[in-house]
Amino acid sequence: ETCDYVIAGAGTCGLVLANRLSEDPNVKVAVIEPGDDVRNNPNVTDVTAFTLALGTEIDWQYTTTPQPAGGNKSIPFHAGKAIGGTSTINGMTYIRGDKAEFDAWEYLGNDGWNWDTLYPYMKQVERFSSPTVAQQAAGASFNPEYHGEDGAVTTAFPFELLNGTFHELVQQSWENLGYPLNPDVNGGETRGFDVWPQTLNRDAGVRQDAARAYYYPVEQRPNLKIIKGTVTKITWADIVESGRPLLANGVEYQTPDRQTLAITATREVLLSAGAVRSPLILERSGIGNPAILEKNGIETLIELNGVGEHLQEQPNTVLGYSSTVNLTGTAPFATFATARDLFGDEYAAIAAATDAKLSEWARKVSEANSGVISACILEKIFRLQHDLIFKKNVTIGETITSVSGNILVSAFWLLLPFSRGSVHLKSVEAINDPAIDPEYLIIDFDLAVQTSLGRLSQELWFTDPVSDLVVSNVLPGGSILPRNATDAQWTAFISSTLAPNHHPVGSASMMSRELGGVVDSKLKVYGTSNVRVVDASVVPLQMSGHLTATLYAVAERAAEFIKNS
Ligand SMILES: Cc1cc2nc3c(=O)[nH]c(=O)nc-3n(C[C@H](O)[C@H](O)[C@H](O)COP(=O)(O)OP(=O)(O)OC[C@H]3O[C@@H](n4cnc5c(N)ncnc54)[C@H](O)[C@@H]3O)c2cc1C
Repeated sequence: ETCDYVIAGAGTCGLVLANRLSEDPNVKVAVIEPGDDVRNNPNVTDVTAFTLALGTEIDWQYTTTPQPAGGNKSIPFHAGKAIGGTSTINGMTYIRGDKAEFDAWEYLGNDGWNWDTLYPYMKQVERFSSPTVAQQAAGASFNPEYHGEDGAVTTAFPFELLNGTFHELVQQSWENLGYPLNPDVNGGETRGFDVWPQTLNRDAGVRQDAARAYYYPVEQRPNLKIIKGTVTKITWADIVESGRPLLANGVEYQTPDRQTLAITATREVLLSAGAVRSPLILERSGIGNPAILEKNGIETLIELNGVGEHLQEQPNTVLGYSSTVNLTGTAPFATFATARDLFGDEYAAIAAATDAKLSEWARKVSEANSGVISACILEKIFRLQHDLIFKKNVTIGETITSVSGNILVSAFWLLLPFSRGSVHLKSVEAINDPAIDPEYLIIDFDLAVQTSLGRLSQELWFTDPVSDLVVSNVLPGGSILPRNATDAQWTAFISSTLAPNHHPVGSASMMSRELGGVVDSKLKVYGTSNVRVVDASVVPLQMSGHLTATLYAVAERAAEFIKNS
């Protein structure tokens, strides 16, 4: 078979590309995806069903390598296996992040990537439904300037938004703790308490995943085709005229009955298999760290040590409290905190002390990842990250305040970890089983942020007026975390409950090659003339947002680059 573009993965980003590139009827687009059509799966469509798809056949059900910060246990790690990818199983939270975090992309060698260039795409992808009067009474608020109305991704507050007084109690308690209402979290400043919109079609009452937004409306196009299969590697046209970039001519893929087939792409090969899978396809195709490739018997065609490195994931911790009330409905309430919020009077001292530790942290992270990315490079990136935290005051922690029946819940995570891990191929055969090593919390500052967020999340339930609803602390295993818990008690709790936040980024970073980048600012893989990565792998730094709001914008922009090249 022959097409113009072949896309590996019909996920969140892959389907944006598929839609945009097939707008030209003369261009033939093929997408290879191992997952099924899930448009009638109630675990996907039902807007109240978040978590029900986890552990089912539409979840890859990966596990991490043993994590020292989690008692050396391997931890379940979810990702979507479906037409629509992880957008079919995610929490549907639509939050973009802090402006300065996007501006930092430009400092990493990505000309033209900053908040001002990406924000128009964020609005372009969106079709926002303003909250009804009843929803506004239940806490939904917005600034119309921050939202798009004509895009493919419908966003809204759900009709299931919890009404009654819970919202006011929570908002007032956060206010009493010093976190004012942020009336709309999507304008590039996340700090404060907010009620967030979701990627859903409110009036139809269904999840708006990538397939509903970008594929089903155009699935009849004769020039667009989804093929069921798993991409194993890129195939190359000419190997290798020295000094010339490699030209891909298609991919090899495995069918469900394990036949190996090939498809030819006359223009480009586009990898959109997600942050834990696109690096594996690159490695299997001879692009990566020669030490890893050799170990797997793969000839190195392009030495690119950053493939699979720079992986940044956030640890997620949950606290529960039994309540005097029993509530139904969704409570999408988030509070974002800066370092100044979390460290109060100690802020300046902590800024100075952490600045002095950056080179030590860089050494530690480099060593933990076998020295593949040097300490010197990591220190440069850490300085940028430190400036974001302590000079630009971006938010560094998110805590979600929610309720499920008579259990009050706080789920919290540090947003910008200094800890970094990797994802690599375990063996040539193991294309579906990545070695995911997030190296959670290997930097003590990350643990300090997670602990201080935990204390903040806990303090909410002791703060008037919401404290009236609380009966007692209910932790997994029946243990109690006292209000004045020591650092050691918090560490033990965070370790025993360590879970992913499922926002992996950076494993094929868009950065200069010197910093360990894998793709350039047009998302083209260094050393190739026609292979791009377009998915969460390319996001070079973690952010104070949830990823899809950014990824849809990145993919729309990538589609323009591809069309114009
Ligand atoms: C449990 C959970 C909750 C989340 N909650 C939120 C949230 O509330 N809000 C938010 O914004 N983000 C959330 N996220 C994160 C967000 O959904 C993902 O970051 C995003 O969807 C990733 O998009 P992607 O295009 O990089 O990859 P994906 O959407 O994962 O797409 C990758 C696709 O490639 C396919 N694939 C894999 N390997 C191959 C191969 N070798 N060949 C061909 N195809 C392949 C996969 O099956 C998949 O369809 C959540 C994630 C999880 C797991």
